[in-house]
Amino acid sequence: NLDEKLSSTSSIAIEATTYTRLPPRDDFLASSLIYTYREIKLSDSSVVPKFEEEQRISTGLAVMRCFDRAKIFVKAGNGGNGVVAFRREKAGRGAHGQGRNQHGAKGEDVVVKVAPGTVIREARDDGVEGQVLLELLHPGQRALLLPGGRGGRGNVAFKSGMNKVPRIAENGEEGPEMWLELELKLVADVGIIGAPNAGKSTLLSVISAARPEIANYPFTTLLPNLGVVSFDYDSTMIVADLPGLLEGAHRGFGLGHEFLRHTERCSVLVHVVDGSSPQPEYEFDAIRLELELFNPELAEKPYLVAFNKMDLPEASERWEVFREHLLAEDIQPFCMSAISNQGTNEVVSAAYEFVKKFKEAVKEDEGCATPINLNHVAEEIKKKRAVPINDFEISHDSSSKTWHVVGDGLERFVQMTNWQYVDSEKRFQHVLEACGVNKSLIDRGVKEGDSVNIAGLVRIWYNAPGSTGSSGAKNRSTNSIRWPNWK
Ligand SMILES: Nc1nc2c(ncn2[C@@H]2O[C@H](COP(=O)(O)OP(=O)(O)OP(=O)(O)O)[C@@H](O)[C@H]2O)c(=O)[nH]1
Ligand SMILES: [Mg+2]
Repeated sequence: NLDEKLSSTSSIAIEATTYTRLPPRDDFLASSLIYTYREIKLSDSSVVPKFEEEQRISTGLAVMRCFDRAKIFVKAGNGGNGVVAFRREKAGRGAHGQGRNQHGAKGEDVVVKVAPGTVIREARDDGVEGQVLLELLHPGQRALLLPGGRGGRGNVAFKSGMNKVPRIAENGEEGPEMWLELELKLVADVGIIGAPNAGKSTLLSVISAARPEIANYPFTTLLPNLGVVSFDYDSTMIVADLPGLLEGAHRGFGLGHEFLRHTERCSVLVHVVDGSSPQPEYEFDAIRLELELFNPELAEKPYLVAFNKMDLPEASERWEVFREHLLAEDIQPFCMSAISNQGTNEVVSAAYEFVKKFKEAVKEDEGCATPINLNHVAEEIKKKRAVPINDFEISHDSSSKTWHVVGDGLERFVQMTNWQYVDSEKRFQHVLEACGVNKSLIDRGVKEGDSVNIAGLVRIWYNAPGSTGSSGAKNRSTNSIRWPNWK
């Protein structure tokens, strides 16, 4: 076919992958998930990762590097350019698409793989956190983000009764591009929180097969550890043991933000209190306050309190006072000795009851809620592309005597106009006339010699010969050929 219609090139999609490198129902380390961003496929130049947010957590003993945030640049392919081609001429091929697909045929989607639990935001230059575009929570979820540009039409598309051999073809549409910020938030049912050294990792180690590092100093846990607690074969819950929390954590003190960020996704919190600390009830209150200051939603999550280290005499002596203090706040605390695995079953079962309730509530919600649309970003872009060309706005800047004509449809038209073909200028003039730009300018009082900026393209306004310039309507009725010219 002579009509060299080149269809769009590569689109960008984002997909949550399964935890393939990890045993499916066994315990695994969160750090294996955290490293996922290292594996962003770099095979395509349309995705440029920038690990700007690399954190270095210094323990004094070692420096750990982990990536659970990454900034990437994504660009969808441009549409291929259309060409002028004639029967029996050898120049029959379309110009090459500019994307990775040489002949402008539909390109394969570029898929950026991320770990489930990833939040995708638009990256901003001003340091302000961008708007959340997507949250991919479940393996296999896939979102089309940036649709590739449409191919430019070839000359055959412009044939008319008046002009059977048009010398015109369009540029391919430019593919959209943007900077994205990816952030991995853990997805666990239960988060174990509490002050440093309270016994959080010890609790995880006795209720699951996870073997987190346990030691008698604060901040032993730097990255969240995950463990799976199994009751029956199909009733399990994922428990995350999180780094210790200090007063001031909401301002980033200690490992504050790291800690708190990960708790946002847990449906239930288990608050472990070090019973051997001098005043356990104050420690408890201080940490509750931190949660609230960081994010009031965290403080509203269902939680239970486990007073730990009951095997130590100083702890068991303080238990009654602690219990009274909490009962006064209407909280029924548990007591346990994580190290000797006593009282831990009660804590775990109570947590599981909360998790079950939460899951049932979610199921009910999902039943009536409309399914989440993951392709809304791409749809928004497509909607913008469909804006008709006569949907524009005109403003006048009197200091520079410039008229600004803006509209998504016009912008796209200007971008896709290929000025190397002789008939392109004629069509440009014709379209401005047909979509009402000329008339609107005349109505608004455009004068000969004024600059007109049409979607980024600047031209000078000339009145049609014989017209006064201001009474455009009169001019139109006399002779439509002698229409205002652009130079
Ligand atoms: N006596 C006693 N010691 C405990 C108990 N639970 C934990 N410990 C000890 O308390 C210390 C801290 O325990 P971890 O489990 O590492 O505490 P953590 O809350 O995870 O600490 P960070 O990761 O540093 O925040 C270790 O020396 C544990 O052996 C308990 O029930 N009784
Ligand atoms: Mg720990």
